[in-house]
Amino acid sequence: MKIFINRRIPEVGIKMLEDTGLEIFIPEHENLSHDEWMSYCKSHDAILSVGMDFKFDKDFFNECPNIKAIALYSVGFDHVDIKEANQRNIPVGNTPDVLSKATSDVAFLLMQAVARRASYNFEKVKDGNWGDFEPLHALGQELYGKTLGIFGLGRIGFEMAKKSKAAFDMDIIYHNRHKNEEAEKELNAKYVSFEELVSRSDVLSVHANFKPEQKELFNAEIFEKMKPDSIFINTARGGFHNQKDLYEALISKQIWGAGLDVTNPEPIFKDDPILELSNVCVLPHIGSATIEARNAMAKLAAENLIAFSKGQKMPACANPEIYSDNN
Ligand SMILES: NC(=O)C1=CN([C@@H]2O[C@H](COP(=O)(O)OP(=O)(O)OC[C@H]3O[C@@H](n4cnc5c(N)ncnc54)[C@H](O)[C@@H]3O)[C@@H](O)[C@H]2O)C=CC1
Ligand SMILES: O=C(O)C(=O)CO
Repeated sequence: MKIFINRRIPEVGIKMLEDTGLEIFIPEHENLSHDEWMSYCKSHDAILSVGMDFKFDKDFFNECPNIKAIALYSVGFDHVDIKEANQRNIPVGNTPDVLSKATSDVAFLLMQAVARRASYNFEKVKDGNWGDFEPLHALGQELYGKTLGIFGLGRIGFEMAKKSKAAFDMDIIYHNRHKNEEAEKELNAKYVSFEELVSRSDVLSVHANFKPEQKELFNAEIFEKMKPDSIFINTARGGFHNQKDLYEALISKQIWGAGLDVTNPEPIFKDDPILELSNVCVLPHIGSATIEARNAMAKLAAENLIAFSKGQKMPACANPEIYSDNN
């Protein structure tokens, strides 16, 4: 089986694939054009896909009939048309769990960075403007006992809620497709409607998996309903928020601050006015960027392909329905 890997991943994953006798190809340069992607996909049996820019849509599947398996180097699979993959019986592996702690750490970090105005204060220091000890200046807010609203309480949302409860004894409310019994029991999390989540949260943190119908769910109408002291955090997908509306909500003080690890568009434009705001902290999609998580993701992606090459089920599969008899 010949595997195309579009960008170098940690050695542990490469070694596992090579030790199994699988043939792998990694191009010399990393920023492939669409045509390069397509030509490599056409000449391989499987892909280990890093990043979310390349879309695995109907045209892709039609043009690359040789592709028999996809292993994503991500938990999110919103860049794959799962229906089309299912129709062709193509398993789509992903990397759940192993990055939940790292990604929720970033949500937690952004929450604190915004609450304590880290970006603003760091800019001041860089400008040589340390300032005197000023009792009324650059004041942040404390998170103790505040309400954390989680939109999408799955694996990462749970970790974010757990940390916030432990560190700041925050009250956890959440909106999810299904009730999360574990979070209700362990963290005393309370299920609320979407409207209640928006109006009651002191910190609203987005952790749902993205679907096109949820595009810009967090827009002017929603920001208007949030508390004026509230903080909006998005570490899920930039497509969840309308960035212009978020900017307007921030400058008109409808909300207090925002922390983003994902942007809309992504990458963010260098001259996006939101970057000028002192109550915003933006990171370049680094949720899973720890040595530990990235190694574990490489291992899991390799395990998925190795299982596939042996005719076995992928251990982490975004479309396990292909393994059921009814598919
Ligand atoms: N910033 C980063 O580097 C990273 C971002 N992510 C993003 O985080 C997302 C979540 O990952 P996991 O927690 O592992 O996924 P998960 O599947 O365990 O949790 C997502 C939860 O959101 C819920 N959900 C989805 N749409 C909803 C809606 N409209 N209303 C209410 N609930 C909804 C689902 O029911 C599920 O419980 C990924 O899909 C990915 O987009 C993941 C890893 C790293
Ligand atoms: O895994 C994902 O979905 C990411 O966004 C990056 O790890």
